[in-house]
Amino acid sequence: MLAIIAGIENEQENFDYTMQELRALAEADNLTVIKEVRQKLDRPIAATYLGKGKAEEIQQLAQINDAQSLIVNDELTPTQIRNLENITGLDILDRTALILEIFSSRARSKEAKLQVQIAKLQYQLPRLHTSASQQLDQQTAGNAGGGYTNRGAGETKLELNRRVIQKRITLLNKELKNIDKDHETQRKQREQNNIKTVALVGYTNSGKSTTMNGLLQLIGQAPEKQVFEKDMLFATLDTAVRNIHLPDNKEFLLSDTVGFVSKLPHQLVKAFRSTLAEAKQADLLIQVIDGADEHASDMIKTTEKTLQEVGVTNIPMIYAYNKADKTALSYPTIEGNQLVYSAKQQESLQLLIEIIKDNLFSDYEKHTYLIPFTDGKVVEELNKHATILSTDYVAQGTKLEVELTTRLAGKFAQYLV
Ligand SMILES: Nc1nc2c(ncn2[C@@H]2O[C@H](COP(=O)(O)OP(=O)(O)OP(=O)(O)O)[C@@H](O)[C@H]2O)c(=O)[nH]1
Ligand SMILES: [Mg+2]
Repeated sequence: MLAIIAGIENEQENFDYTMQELRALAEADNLTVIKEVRQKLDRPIAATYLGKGKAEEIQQLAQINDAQSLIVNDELTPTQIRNLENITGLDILDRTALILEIFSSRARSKEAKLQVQIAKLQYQLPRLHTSASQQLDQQTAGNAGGGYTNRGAGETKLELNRRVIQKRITLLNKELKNIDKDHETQRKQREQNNIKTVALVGYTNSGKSTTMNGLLQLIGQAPEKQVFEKDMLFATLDTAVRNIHLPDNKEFLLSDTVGFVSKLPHQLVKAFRSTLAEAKQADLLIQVIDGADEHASDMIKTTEKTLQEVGVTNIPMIYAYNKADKTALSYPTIEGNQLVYSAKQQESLQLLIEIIKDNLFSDYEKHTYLIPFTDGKVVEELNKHATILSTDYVAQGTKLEVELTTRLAGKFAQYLV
């Protein structure tokens, strides 16, 4: 399908970047963008978003180029959609609907599907009017079932449709809550185990999943633990958590999360709140940035804004500039909390592990224990959970120089030399 994209340029400094994003989003929805239209306005026109003249221009452009859709850079009101439809004769898709479409086509897990459906219905609800309500799509509004019988006499078709959608949202939310509960239990369990957590966050397509897979491979994890990575927007819609157990027995949990884009629809942020909030529990965030993209600094701003929106604040962060192989920079390098690396290079991943260790385990205690030969189990336990710096066999038993957490240290206090 051929499409025209259009946006309103006001004072915002990152307008070019948001238009480039819109183009990428359109392409992610299998649309071919043939023209880009910009209009300088302080704010959108209430009735038509773009000026009427501009809209007529688009109608002609579309006719000449055979375009079928118009995609606009902001969320539209129902009136704006209707009026633009009338003037241009095109299918109108606003930025929110476009992002919802992409999420919808990517959702694989039960949870992601529910979240997307809820967001879509939330978007539809205020946009129902008599004509649109008749086109209510079967899949989303369909089996809300039951309850028709006690509707008040004289209820209009519109009111009925609103009620059906509302009911469906409630139902889906209930289902989602049950899944969330399971995740909450899993999270609590992890917390009890006292294992530190690292979350990969960042703009969509920056290389979070590739980084996760690289680290898994580096520590020799089975291939079936790998997550889906692909050169497309929003490849990941579910959080995946993996255990990273290093050869020196230090271990942490690594989570790969859903990527961000600017102006992420509030309906989606709300529906995906629990998925997005996974990073809230983290001890360390790795913000993965596509260092080869000219808009990298805008993408960082977008990521930080979104993290704030979902309440992920005050967690230490490493800025990880990925895809260095596509730049002239030498890599891997680390300066302060800025890493330049490539998720596809082993040396880079090794450095990343070192940085994570420096951040997570700086509070490890160093002790020397002497364990009588009769307490072989203790040696076994230390070998499993502590970083062993040296092992010595002396007359009284095994002498171990180790690094371990304060919690573990408390457990072995009696063996201190
Ligand atoms: N050249 C190069 N490509 C990379 C590098 N890291 C990732 N990529 C590519 O970037 C694309 C996106 O990678 P993903 O890991 O799926 O990105 P993501 O951040 O998980 O994206 P979402 O899940 O959509 O948010 C893939 O085609 C990767 O192969 C890198 O260091 N160098
Ligand atoms: Mg991903």
